[in-house]
Amino acid sequence: MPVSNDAPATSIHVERGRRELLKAAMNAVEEWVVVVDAHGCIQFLNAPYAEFLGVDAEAVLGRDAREVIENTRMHEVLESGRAELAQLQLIRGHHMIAHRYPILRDGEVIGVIGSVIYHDTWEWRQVNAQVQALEAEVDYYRQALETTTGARWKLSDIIGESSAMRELAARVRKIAPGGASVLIRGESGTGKELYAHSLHRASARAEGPFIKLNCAAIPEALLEAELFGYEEGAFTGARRGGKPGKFQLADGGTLFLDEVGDMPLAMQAKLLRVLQDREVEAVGATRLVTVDVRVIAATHRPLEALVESGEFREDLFYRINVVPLVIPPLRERREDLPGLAAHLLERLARRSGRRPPVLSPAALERLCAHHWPGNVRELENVLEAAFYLGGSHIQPTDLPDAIGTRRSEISTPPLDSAAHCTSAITLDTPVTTGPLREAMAHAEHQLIEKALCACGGNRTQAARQLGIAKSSLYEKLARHGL
Ligand SMILES: Nc1ncnc2c1ncn2[C@@H]1O[C@H](COP(=O)(O)OP(=O)(O)OP(=O)(O)O)[C@@H](O)[C@H]1O
Repeated sequence: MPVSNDAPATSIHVERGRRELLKAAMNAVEEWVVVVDAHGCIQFLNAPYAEFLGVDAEAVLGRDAREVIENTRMHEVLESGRAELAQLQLIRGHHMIAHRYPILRDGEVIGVIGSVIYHDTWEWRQVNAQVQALEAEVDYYRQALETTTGARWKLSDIIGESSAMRELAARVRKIAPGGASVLIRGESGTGKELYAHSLHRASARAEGPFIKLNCAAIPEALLEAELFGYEEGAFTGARRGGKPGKFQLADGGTLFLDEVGDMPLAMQAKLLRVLQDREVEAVGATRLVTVDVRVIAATHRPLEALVESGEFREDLFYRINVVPLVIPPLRERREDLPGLAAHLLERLARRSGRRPPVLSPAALERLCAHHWPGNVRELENVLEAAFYLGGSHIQPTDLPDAIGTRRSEISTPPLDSAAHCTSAITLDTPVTTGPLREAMAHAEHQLIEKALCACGGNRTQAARQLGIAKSSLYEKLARHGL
């Protein structure tokens, strides 16, 4: 009969309409809503929440909430059966306020409904700003605490999955426990300081101080007092009571001598003596003090060439180069780029309290094509600019023009390769218009390549032909990534 046939169809229709209305209502509210079943699996996620989480609301149905929502406590509520009201929850770097209620049937918990009530609304941003200010304060004190030992970074802070970086990490683990001097080599911005910190943190001296001295940043006249300290009245202007030097401060720990290649010759002799005798004499002092210090040095300069030209003592070179650690430039481990970019963007987002932006594939491609003469520091600077210029998605247009275009297109074959001489780059290559500094760097790059090519890759001859010191050629080679 028609009546009996139509009745179920109508009720199904009505039921479906009700469900759709309910779903539309849940998607229309400002709150972000999630419902899980008795197993903690998602049965409903409203559209605004899915959008924030960057997931498909339908695709996550049936998945464990812990896999989808950071720091969720739905399982805890399932277990306790108790509601949690106005709880702070950190999701994707944002502090949210969430309620969670158990869903009961016949006194039994059959699920949980959770709602995020404050997310990016103006009011919560005010609260969030206060929380972030407090967090920054906590960070400050945490860092101050860490700097009593000085080393901020540890091995796990160094991002890089390339085989070169994995080998480096293994080497660090191996050499850190011993007390041998380590010389860290690598172009500027490759992360030498990160490795120095990590070596200290992984060593038996981790509880001891980590003291850094940048040899290039201290005027020559002050370097001795900085390194070895001074006694009261040692010179005019000397502080009353004198001042301990970096060696005394690093006693029982590690002294990191950054830019050691820039240390003046006279100081090199004094440093060598201390490293040999393990005794320091403060300026104006009459007695020697024994110190127990592990020295880690770093430089981006070509020490071998400096030794050859007499600018760096050979005996000191061997003394500090007991264990060499060479960090490859970023362009030689481009596979690290996506991970590094994501890590650096996340770090920027955390510091500014924003959500990490998404790097578009086209932008990533441009980054991967760049030559990165300034290595990770340059990448950091480029991403920082893009972070503030771009929105939630970083596009190629948010990157500086020079990234992944002109300069990076210049091929840089290995020095000894025969291809070197067949390089298509000639001085007749038109120099693109742009800042003078860039044009000059471009011309310098080409001149060096030409000279090397003409001299069959012999650097001494090439330096002579260019009329510059060999050490200066080495520096330029490093700068141009040749
Ligand atoms: N592998 C890495 N993972 C994460 N951050 C990195 C990495 N390498 C470098 N950085 C970041 O890049 C910046 C430069 O690193 P660092 O100061 O250690 O370089 P450097 O080689 O000592 O440079 P310089 O020779 O100019 O002193 C820092 O902000 C550091 O945190």
